[in-house]
This record gives sequence, structure tokens and C-alpha cells, in this order.
Amino acid sequence: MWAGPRPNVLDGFTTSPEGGGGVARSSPKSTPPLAPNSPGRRRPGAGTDHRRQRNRRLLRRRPTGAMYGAADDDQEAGDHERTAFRKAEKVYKLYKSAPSRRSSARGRSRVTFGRRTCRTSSTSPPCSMVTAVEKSFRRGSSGPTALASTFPCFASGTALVWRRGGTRDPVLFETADWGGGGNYGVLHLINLKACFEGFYFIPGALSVEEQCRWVMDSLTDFPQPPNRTNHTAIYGPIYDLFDAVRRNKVLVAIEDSEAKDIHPPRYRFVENSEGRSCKSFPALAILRKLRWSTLGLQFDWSKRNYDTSLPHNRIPDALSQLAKKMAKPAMSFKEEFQPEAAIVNYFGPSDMLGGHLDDMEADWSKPIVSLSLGCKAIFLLGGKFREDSPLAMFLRSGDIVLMAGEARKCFHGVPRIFTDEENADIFSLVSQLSDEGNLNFLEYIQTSRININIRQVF
Ligand SMILES: O=C(O)CCC(=O)C(=O)O
Ligand SMILES: [Fe+2]
Repeated sequence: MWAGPRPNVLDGFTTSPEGGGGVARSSPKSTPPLAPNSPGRRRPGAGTDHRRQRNRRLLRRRPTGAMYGAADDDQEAGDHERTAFRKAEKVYKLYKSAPSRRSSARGRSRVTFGRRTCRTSSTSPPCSMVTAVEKSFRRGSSGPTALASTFPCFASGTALVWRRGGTRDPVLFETADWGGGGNYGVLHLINLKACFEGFYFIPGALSVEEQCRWVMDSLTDFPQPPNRTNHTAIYGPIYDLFDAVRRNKVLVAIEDSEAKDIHPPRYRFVENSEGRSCKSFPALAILRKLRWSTLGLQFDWSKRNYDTSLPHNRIPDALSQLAKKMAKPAMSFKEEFQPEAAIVNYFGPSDMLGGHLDDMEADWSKPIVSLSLGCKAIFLLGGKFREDSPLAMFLRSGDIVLMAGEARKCFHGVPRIFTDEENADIFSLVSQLSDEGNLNFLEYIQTSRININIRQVF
């Protein structure tokens, strides 16, 4: 169990108890109440009270994203917490039957779990758009739809969405103009709710080789300084985390005399901590508590803005090229997407990302390009208000989602990932990594999901 210094309370996700609970979450009591009907989107920079108020709400929602602890929240929350989005999160989240335990130790998440038995079991995945869509896309079934039966080429039409309780809603969709060639099907929801316009789903967009590459980069290059991670606020810049895991190293505090720079590393990895009086942290534990890293322009979670004064590298060229290519269906004919920042989210077995909006980019007409890697997840796409019931869908390794236009203003989140062998849906990724002998990556990704979302900030 994690016993390190208290992390930035605004960092990352709340982790599972067995995952170490390394990321603290802010207490629901200390955060401002959520207005029952959040105001619609205002243009960035409007600087109104509404906007500030909403940002404070998001400040709490986005980075903490606590799913464990939800039971606590529910008890302490008022009606404003009982929104359709919140209800859906509860339907889809992972429940465990385990003895109730509450940790209040400093530096750990305050989590409660095991109060309820499993409702969303790994064998009963949600009825969702993707249930319908993937019947047609992935398995080639005729399905109750006007979708062409073979993936990746399909025709515009209507799909039926099963909702809980057996009702079926039609979803009108069109195939998006890919523009850049490539053998992908792009599903663009256009009428389920007006606000879904601008949401594009590109199943199987990344080959297994590409998936391996992005998994490896996410674990090796992307957390390297000057990129910041949830660990930066605690340890300062730390280098070569994944290499340290491979070599079973431990993280130790650097003696004062070793620090010469203005922003010196405060910790570094060493072979073993023998002979040192300070505390040491196994590299593997640090990796397991990695929740996010930021590429390109660095996002300041505490101020909720992009801090252009922070040292940063440009988005890696290959990632930038990929994002430009994938963004095409959501861009106007003459424009090119300009990747300026990316957030890499690392999900452990019981992690989730609470419902939120991404509203800190200046131009919301530009898409967010979001890559899924590793274990399958449930993604909730809500409306402009938390009261709008979200659509649930699966995102698998290699899928890409674009959020643009109206959908850019919609609440969304990830209440659940599937880490069991049967439901994680990572067979090809696993066999590719095993063939290549990349066992450390394999071990990590078998119980994890990585999301890379790429943004144009200005
Ligand atoms: O993990 C995902 O698929 C979504 C991530 C996301 O919405 C975000 O980082 O803002
Ligand atoms: Fe998001």
C-alpha cells in the first residue's frame, strides 16, 4: 500500500484500494455544489461568474474522477448529484463484493467499496449503441439496421440502440467524408440528439502494430520531463520510469548537495536503496500510480488552463501526423487540425474518469482526437447537461473517437474498464507484444487502458 508523500489532490483518478490508492481525491464537502442545471457553454474568456463556478465544478470532476468513493458522495450529496449522468455512471461502474473498508490515512484515497454486490458484471456488458453498431461493424451480422454488413465499409443509415429496459431508439448516422483516404469506417451520429452531432466513432482505426507503438511510447517517452505527470507535483521531474521498472529500481530522494539546477530533480531511480536513510519507492509502484501525462503545451490542473510558460516539447511528430489524419472527418474542407497538446490517461483495473467537459481550449470547433489502447472501456457520451442521459458505448484498443462540433460541449466519461481476459478484448495486442518479447509492456497493458487525447488549444 502506498505510503508516499501526499499527492496533489487535483491529480488524476482515484485508484482502487488494491491498486494502492495513490491519488488522493478532494473531499466532496470541500467542493462547491453542483448546480442542478449547469449553464450552457460560454465562449472561453467570457470570465463570468457562471463560467468560474462551472470551472470549479469541473476542477473537481475532471482530474479526480472518483468512482470509488461514489458511495460516500451519494450519502453526502444533494439532489444535484442525482443526475442522469451520475445514474448512468452507477449503472456501468465496477462493483465489487468485498469487505467494506475505509481508508482515511494521509496520502491515500478515501475510498469505500464493497457495499454492494456486483451489478454490472464483466459478463453482462451494457446495452448500448455499440451493441447495435458492433453487431454490424465487427461481426458482419445483418443486424436490425440499415448499416452495411461489413466493416469497415458501410453506408449511411439508421441503427437501433438498445437502452436498458428494452426500448429501442433509432440513431441516424452518416458515413463521414474521410478525405484522407484510408480504409476506415467513420460513424457520425447525427440525430439521436442534436448535441451528438460532431461525435465520430472510428472502430479499429489503429492496426495492432500501431497500438503496440503507442502503448510503448505512452509508457516510455510520454512521461519523460519536461512532460508533466501526476507524479511531478510530488517528486519533481522523474526520468526513465519504465526503464526503472524493468530493472527493479527504486525511487529515492536526492541528497541536497546533489541538486544544482534551478528546478532540480528531487528524486531519482537507483538500483537499491541500501545505505540510504530516506524512504524509497519501488518503480513498479510509481508506474502503477501513473494516472496522466501531458504532452505539448502543459495543462495546469490547479489553474485549469494551459500554462504556456511551462517548459514543453512539441507533440511528437508521428502522433501529430496521426491526429491530423484522423481529425479529417471533423474538419472543414480546407482546414488542418493543429495538435498542440495531449493528455495521456492511464487507467488501472478499477479506475474511472468522471463525467466532465473539456472546455479549456480556445476554439471548440476543433475536434479532440481520442485514441483507446489496451483494455476495453465503457464510454458515456452525455448531453450538454448532466441531466441528459448518456449513451454508453464500448471503446476498444485501436478505436478512435473524435469529439467536435456540438459533441464537444457534451459531458462524457469512462465509468469502467474491463480487465478480465474474456472482456478486455486485447487478444491481438497481447499476442503481438508476446511475439515481440515485450513482457513488461504486456504485463502492464493486460490490466490497463491508455487513452491519448490530442487537442488544438488555440
Ligand atoms: O479515456 C477516454 O476515452 C476519455 C478521456 C477524456 O475524456 C479526457 O481525458 O478528457
Ligand atoms: Fe474528456
